Order: sequence, then structure tokens, then C-alpha cells
Amino acid sequence: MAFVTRQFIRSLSSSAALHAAIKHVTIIGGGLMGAGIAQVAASTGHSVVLVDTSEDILKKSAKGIESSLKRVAKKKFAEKPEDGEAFIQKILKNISTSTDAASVVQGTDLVVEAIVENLKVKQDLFGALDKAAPEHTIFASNTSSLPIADIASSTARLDRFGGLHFFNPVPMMKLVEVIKAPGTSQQTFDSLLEFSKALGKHPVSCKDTPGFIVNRLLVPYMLEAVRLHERGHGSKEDIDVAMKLGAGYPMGPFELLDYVGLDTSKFIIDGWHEKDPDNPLFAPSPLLNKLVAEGKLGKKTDVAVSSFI
Ligand SMILES: CCCCCCCCCCCCC[C@H](O)CC(=O)SCCNC(=O)CCNC(=O)[C@H](O)C(C)(C)COP(=O)(O)OP(=O)(O)OC[C@H]1O[C@@H](n2cnc3c(N)ncnc32)[C@H](O)[C@@H]1OP(=O)(O)O
Ligand SMILES: NC(=O)c1ccc[n+]([C@@H]2O[C@H](COP(=O)([O-])OP(=O)(O)OC[C@H]3O[C@@H](n4cnc5c(N)ncnc54)[C@H](O)[C@@H]3O)[C@@H](O)[C@H]2O)c1
Repeated sequence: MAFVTRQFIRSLSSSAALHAAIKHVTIIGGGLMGAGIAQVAASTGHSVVLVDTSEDILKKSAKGIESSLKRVAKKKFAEKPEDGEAFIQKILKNISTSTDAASVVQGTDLVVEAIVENLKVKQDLFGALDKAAPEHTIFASNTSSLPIADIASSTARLDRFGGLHFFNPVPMMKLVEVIKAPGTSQQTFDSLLEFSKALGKHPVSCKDTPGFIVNRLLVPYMLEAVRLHERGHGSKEDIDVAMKLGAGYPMGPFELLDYVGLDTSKFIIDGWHEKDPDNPLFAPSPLLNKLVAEGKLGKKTDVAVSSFI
């Protein structure tokens, strides 16, 4: 009986310890995803440091977080708008910013990386952070399409490395894919599941396979929408309307392409084309290449791809 009680207390205290373990979070990349992850982590009481390459970018991230919080506050405090400002300020106090990742990770429990979708750039970042971060710090990547094991290979903490794949816009989308790579320890995986729940998200468990669950299904669907249009079988407007009214999707594929960003979409399909060059679905799109080269990236540059296709 005493043994059972001791076991029970130990299991309670170890799950409490896991939960308490992730309190200080460093988010690297203050773009569409990193700013959203920072907002949600700060809103759920975590202490957050948001890192990017310049003060100007970080100012833009902070502005984006504030306007997103205003939308949340407007809804939450519809009856008492005067409480909305205090709510926003309390959350913003949980966020600080930095351009020096190596110095801020020294006090962090979890690093969530949300930088450009490029294997070498992610590996370089994690390789450097591995030397600066404490032993207990867990590393996670928000990659859309790269194998977690490949990113983790630049570090000596394969057991404390996993995937946390959030969805755009992070404050609204409930899902987080938690990815267990072959080297990820069960304890790390459990901590990442716990952390996702602490953010108020619904985690699903994924293996480290191409596209995990959502993008394994979503990317071919979006590519086929573009190919369908390129074959002249439907206008972009009709395709968007058809998928919204016929399949119940909140956005059509072209709207979603704008929302995700054409640069990120190009990184994803170029990477998959490199791995599977004979698959015509992943063949490069001259149009996508042209738009990205011109800096027309969708919502983030206020240019809708749908007007160009
Ligand atoms: C040419 C070659 C092509 C190559 C193609 C290759 C493609 C590859 C692409 C793969 C991409 C993968 C990317 C990634 O890894 C995975 C993803 O993230 S996929 C994206 C997933 N997201 C979606 O699918 C979003 C779908 N859209 C929606 O759910 C909704 O439209 C919306 C975004 C929630 C917005 O809702 P709407 O009703 O449309 O619009 P509103 O503006 O009225 O908003 C409703 C409601 O939400 C509040 N709100 C919206 N955004 C925010 C925010 N950022 N912060 C706070 N609040 C927000 C808003 O205030 C409204 O509140 P209400 O007024 O209703 O109370
Ligand atoms: N856009 C989406 O819908 C979406 C959804 C889920 C996952 N993702 C993934 O999240 C990641 C980020 O995507 P995003 O859409 O937020 O991109 P983004 O271009 O909006 O933001 C990336 C940010 O990272 C910064 N950055 C680049 N290199 C850096 C470095 N070495 N150190 C610090 N900051 C650096 C950039 O300055 C930029 O602000 C990608 O891996 C992407 O695949 C994107």
C-alpha cells in the first residue's frame, strides 16, 4: 500500500515537474509563425524571449502580436472593453525580444525554432545553440516539411529534440503536431505533449515522416489545385469557392497559399522535388518561382497570388 502511495505521489510529482519544467521559452524567428507561437505562449503564462535577426523585424513582430491580441481582447471583453487593455499589457509583459539567440538560451527550458524552411540554416542555428543552452533545454522545430532527425543531427542532444508543428494563424488554430523522431526520448516527447496542452492546443502524435499528418495530405491537395488551374480546368476563384462551399474548407487553396506565404510554399515543394524528382506533382512551378523572385509572397507582402495566376 505504502509502495502504491509512493508510486502514485512520484507519478504526480513527476508529471507536475514536467509541466513546471517548461516555463521559460525561447522562440527563434519572429515571422508569421514565431510571432503567433510567442503570443500563445505568453498568453498562457510562459515567459517568452522572441529572437530574430534585426530590431526592425522584432518591432514588426511585436506590432503584429499586439494587433492580434486586440482582436482577442475585443471578443473576450466585449462587455467590458476597459479591461481589454490591461489584459493585453499583462500578456505583452511576458515577452521580451533579442537578436542574440546564444545569450538568451542560457536561461531557457525550451527552444522553438520558426525560421526559414531551409535545412542548412536550421542546422547551423541549432548547432550553435547546442553549445550555448543548458543540458535540460529541449529543442523543437516548427518545420513544415523537413525531417526532424536531419535538423537534430547538427546537435548532440538527439534525445531532447522533437518537432512542434503549429498551424497558421497560431492564435486561432487548435492543432499542434508533436513529432517523435527516432532519437527523441519518451520524456522529451511527453514534455512537448504537455507543453502543447498548456498552450491550450490539441496535440496529435506524429512519426518523423514526410509532411507528418496534415501536410502529407494538404500539400498534394494544394499542388493539384494549382495544376488543375494551369491545365485550364477551373478559374482560381471557382476553385476557391468550390472547396469552401463544396468541401467546407474555411479558405480555398489559392487563398491559403497567400496566407501561408509563397516563399515558404516554394521552399516546401523545392525540398520535396529534390527528394522525389520523378514525381510530376512536385515539379517546379515557373510561375511560383517568378512571383517569389519578384518578392510577391502573398499576405505578408500584401500581394495576393490569386491576382497573378
Ligand atoms: C504554384 C505552386 C503552388 C505550390 C503550392 C504548395 C503549397 C504548400 C503549402 C503547404 C503549407 C503548409 C504550411 C504549414 O506547415 C501548415 C499550415 O499552417 S497550413 C494552414 C492552416 N490554416 C488554415 O487552413 C487556415 C484556414 N482559415 C481559417 O481557419 C479562417 O479563415 C481564419 C484564418 C481563422 C480566419 O477566419 P475568417 O472567418 O475567415 O476571418 P475573420 O477575419 O472574420 O476571423 C474569424 C475570427 O478569428 C479571429 N482571428 C483571425 N485571425 C486572428 C489572429 N491572427 N489573431 C487573433 N484573432 C484572429 C478574428 O478576430 C475573428 O473573430 P470574430 O470576429 O469572429 O470573433
Ligand atoms: N507560414 C505557415 O503557414 C507555416 C505554418 C506552419 C509551419 N511553418 C514553418 O514555420 C517556419 C517559419 O515560417 P514563417 O511562415 O513564420 O516564415 P516567415 O518568413 O514569416 O518568418 C521567418 C522569420 O525567421 C527569421 N530568421 C531567419 N533566419 C533566422 C536566424 N538564423 N535566426 C533568427 N531568425 C531568423 C526571419 O527574419 C523571419 O522573420 C518554417 O519552417 C515554416 O515551414 C510555416
